[in-house]
Amino acid sequence: MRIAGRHYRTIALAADGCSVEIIDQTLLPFTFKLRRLQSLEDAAQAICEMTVRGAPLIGVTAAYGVALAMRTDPGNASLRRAMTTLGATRPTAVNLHWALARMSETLQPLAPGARAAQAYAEAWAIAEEDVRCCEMIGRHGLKLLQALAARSPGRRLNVLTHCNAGWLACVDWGTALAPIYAAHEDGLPVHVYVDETRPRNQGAALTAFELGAHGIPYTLIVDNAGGHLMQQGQIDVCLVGSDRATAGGDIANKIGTYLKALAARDNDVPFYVALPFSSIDWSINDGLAQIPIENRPAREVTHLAGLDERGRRIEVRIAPTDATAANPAFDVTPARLITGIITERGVAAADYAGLAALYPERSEARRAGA
Ligand SMILES: CSC[C@@H](O)[C@@H](O)C(=O)COP(=O)(O)O
Repeated sequence: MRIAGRHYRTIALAADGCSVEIIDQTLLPFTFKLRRLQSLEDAAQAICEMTVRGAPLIGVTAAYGVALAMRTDPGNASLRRAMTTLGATRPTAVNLHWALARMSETLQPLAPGARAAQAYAEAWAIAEEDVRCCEMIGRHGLKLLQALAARSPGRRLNVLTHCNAGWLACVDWGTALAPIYAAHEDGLPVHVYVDETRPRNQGAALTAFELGAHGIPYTLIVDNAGGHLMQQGQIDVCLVGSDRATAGGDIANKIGTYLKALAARDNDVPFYVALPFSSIDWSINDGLAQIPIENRPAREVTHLAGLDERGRRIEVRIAPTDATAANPAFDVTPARLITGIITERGVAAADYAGLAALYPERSEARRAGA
């Protein structure tokens, strides 16, 4: 992704060769600022406070967090502490636990003296793998978008997306936005309806920012407008990301995704979910019963943050001072409402057979009880 003519990734090793540079996403879309993570605590705090967010990026940040911990102290107790601290940051995105398990498997057998260098190498490998996966998701998703566009030649293709599943949520490209970037590059007249995504407004702040930076036409809408637009025939396809998919094809994504899937089904609009293999939790089948849903602070619901007339960042209260608010951050869309799952290996039906056909090695391991 290019910002003002320079190519960025959302996370990278800093020039000093040990600290880790991230984009502070809490300041977007108004300020583009890089921040450095120097310690395990910095990495954990960045994930908790959503300075970095999005399932794949949370996983990569956790991997680098382990590397930062190993640099300070490569002992067994320190490794265990890194796993516990990072593992407790955010519960829903399985990429976090996947990345930590991979770091642990790599580092545990090594002598402490060899751990720091290997931890940095593995974190880098996880980041590179994410970039490759997202690029492939873009290519597979492009074919779907081309097929949809071919139904009405010469007309713009309207995609509805929710939250931010773009390059800001990953290392580069994105999951749900990768096919859109690929379509734009391919010359398809693609236009995106961007759900604002209350309460944290990842759509308004982040998706609008990155689509705009890339020159992709978009229209920002309030979360409740999607159903109406579908009824009016203004949405050709819904394309969203995911924080965790079950082996049976249910998916958890940002709160409100489920309502879009229901509206899509009622209006015969295809509903696709884009995700890399690291977002599939092969150990569970039933998304509603088994995916842990993060509950976030009530203040995100009772208050809104933005800039005042003089460009100063402020927070304003929008509810009575004594209002009680609930803030579940994710919901589960059942597999039956999903048209297909776009992965780095191709498009799968949203069920066990579909996913297992793309990942035979995982279904083998599952049968063997691994
Ligand atoms: C690759 S993006 C998929 C999801 O991570 C994304 O849609 C989402 O829900 C992000 O939630 P966030 O709370 O901003 O981390």
